[in-house]
Amino acid sequence: MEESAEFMHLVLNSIEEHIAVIDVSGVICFVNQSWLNFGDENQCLSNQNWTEMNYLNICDQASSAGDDFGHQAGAGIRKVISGQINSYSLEYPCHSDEEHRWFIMHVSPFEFNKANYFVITHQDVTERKLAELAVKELVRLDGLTDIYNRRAFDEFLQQEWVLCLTLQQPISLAVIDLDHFKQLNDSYGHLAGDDCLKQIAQRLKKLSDSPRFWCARYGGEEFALIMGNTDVVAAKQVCDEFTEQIHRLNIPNIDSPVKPYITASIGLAEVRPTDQSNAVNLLNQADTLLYTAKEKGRNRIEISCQTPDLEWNQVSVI
Ligand SMILES: Nc1nc2c(ncn2[C@@H]2O[C@H](COP(=O)(O)OP(=O)(O)OP(=O)(O)O)[C@@H](O)[C@H]2O)c(=O)[nH]1
Repeated sequence: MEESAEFMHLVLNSIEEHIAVIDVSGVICFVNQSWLNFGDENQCLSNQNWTEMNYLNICDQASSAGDDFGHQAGAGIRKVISGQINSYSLEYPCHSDEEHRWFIMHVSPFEFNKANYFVITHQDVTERKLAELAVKELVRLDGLTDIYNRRAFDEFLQQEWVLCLTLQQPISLAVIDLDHFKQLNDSYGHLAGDDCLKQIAQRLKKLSDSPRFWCARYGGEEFALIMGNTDVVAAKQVCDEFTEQIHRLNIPNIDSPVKPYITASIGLAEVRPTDQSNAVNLLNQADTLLYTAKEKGRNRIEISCQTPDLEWNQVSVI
């Protein structure tokens, strides 16, 4: 029996997963070597006598410090202890200063000498998570231009809207459409058209080098730029700079009635989000303005801001 206990200890200590066993009140009765090593390596509660600590208290402390995963872990473990559920799993981030890491915590019960115990394992799933994130990122990218696609754009617009609503900041949206792009395709071929789209996308991407800016290819020859915490004055400057850069690219479009090189029309709208307004309305407005810019002769920018009573005010010159 002693031999088999030692054998089981060796087995548990050779396992990579961090393992702890708790009793019904959350007191830790056992931890394996990986658990101890992780604590030491991460200076988290190192040199602690783990087998006297209460795991539920640790979760509760993390929860009171604002850690939502601490809250979820504590609630999940309690459900297993009370028999409401048979087992519980939680994936959570645990980033160090050097790297991003993710773990899965799993809790399951067992009985020993008529007492209930619970095994808590923490498994490093960073590799799988990074692969998952890479695939997710691929799905969000436009295959031709390598900037975000429309699907990602929709997500970012929603996110940025909520953030601006919460922080009471303005949000601006520019919808950009190349002028007479069909002519360019017809004059120089589809590959030249592709190359033009790529060059323009890269300029837009460079210009959106801010954590609150999101650019995307919105459709064929249409791009969009979300500018969080940016009012219409600042947004107009960004759009002017972009227009200037497009002109400087000097991509020939000899048969365009506007200029002998590629140009763009832009619809730019700004809102200070409230519970009464919404992101779709902002998008529709930017689209309408783009249409007006096209009608008024192209190679221009049309701008408007939403007033507190949800009217749109046309802004002619800034
Ligand atoms: N090369 C290339 N062309 C594309 C791509 N996606 C859409 N297009 C072309 O973009 C052109 C868009 O034409 P229209 O919608 O008539 O617009 P336009 O010629 O730019 O005219 P306006 O927008 O009215 O100024 C079409 O000829 C499409 O075939 C693409 O990925 N690559």
